[in-house]
Amino acid sequence: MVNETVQALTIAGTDSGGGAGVMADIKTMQERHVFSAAVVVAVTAQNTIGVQDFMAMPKKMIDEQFASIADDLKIRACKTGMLADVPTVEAVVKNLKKYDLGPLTVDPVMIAKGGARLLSEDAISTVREKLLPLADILTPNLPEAEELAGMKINDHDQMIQAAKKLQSMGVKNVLIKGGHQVESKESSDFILLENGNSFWVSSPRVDTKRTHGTGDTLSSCITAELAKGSDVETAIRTGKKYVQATIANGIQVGHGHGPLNHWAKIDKEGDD
Ligand SMILES: Nc1ncnc2c1ncn2[C@@H]1O[C@H](COP(=O)(O)OP(=O)(O)O)[C@@H](O)[C@H]1O
Ligand SMILES: Cc1ncc(COP(=O)(O)O)c(N)n1
Repeated sequence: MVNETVQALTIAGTDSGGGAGVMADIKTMQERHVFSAAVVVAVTAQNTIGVQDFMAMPKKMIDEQFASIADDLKIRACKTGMLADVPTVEAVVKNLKKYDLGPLTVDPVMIAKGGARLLSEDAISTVREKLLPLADILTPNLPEAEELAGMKINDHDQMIQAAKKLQSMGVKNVLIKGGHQVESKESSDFILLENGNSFWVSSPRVDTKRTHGTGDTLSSCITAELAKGSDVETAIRTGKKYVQATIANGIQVGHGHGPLNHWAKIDKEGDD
């Protein structure tokens, strides 16, 4: 019997502009040499300027996509991205409980870089109460961490406090992304692991507005590495290196928050 190719799954919304959501996830996993499947839970009409419209998928179609994948593929790790509204979050939670899809990374996407709401306000408590307990890794950006932890985050100490609070809500590993701390010269993310260890991953802040899909790219790289069998810390360090390379080696697409260069290369995985 030949060795099965490593397979991972993204559960998210599409981006017609190609920069974020399912499109960023598939490009990232492909670059990391992991085969990617996708459960599309919402479709957006979107470009680098903003989100013009979106539609959540009928729940029956969400169930059917999960069933098709589970019937045939062997998914080693999965992630969630945009989840739109309460019924969609509930449908995803139901299917995550039904099937074994490996470790789950939850990127709790709420508001796009352009300002559009991608998760309805009333769905935040559903994510907190029903999805977070299933997560092996949670990767909020600063506004998302504030919302989920119910506290303001103005500095590094408060990032640490928020991570502890989120872990106390049942998440095993928490990664709070510092990309929104624009006044800082470094873009630093804080990680609190299940075993209580913690560390920062930092990289020089690239002075660019071409950062559409950074969060999706980081979380899907982490998911791809977990699918290959990496431990959580190595997967996160590789994810940070990869997202930095995709931002620093920019491409020119669109007129707003441009997409990343997913074919940018990193020399080495994990830590230096
Ligand atoms: N201008 C930038 N330069 C370097 N790294 C960045 C920059 N903006 C974001 N990052 C990094 O990209 C990743 C995603 O962060 P963030 O932009 O906060 O997430 P999101 O896309 O969910 O809002 C993090 O590792 C963050 O440190
Ligand atoms: C379908 C979809 N999923 C996620 C994002 C978040 O990406 P960003 O915060 O970079 O706009 C997005 N804009 N669209």
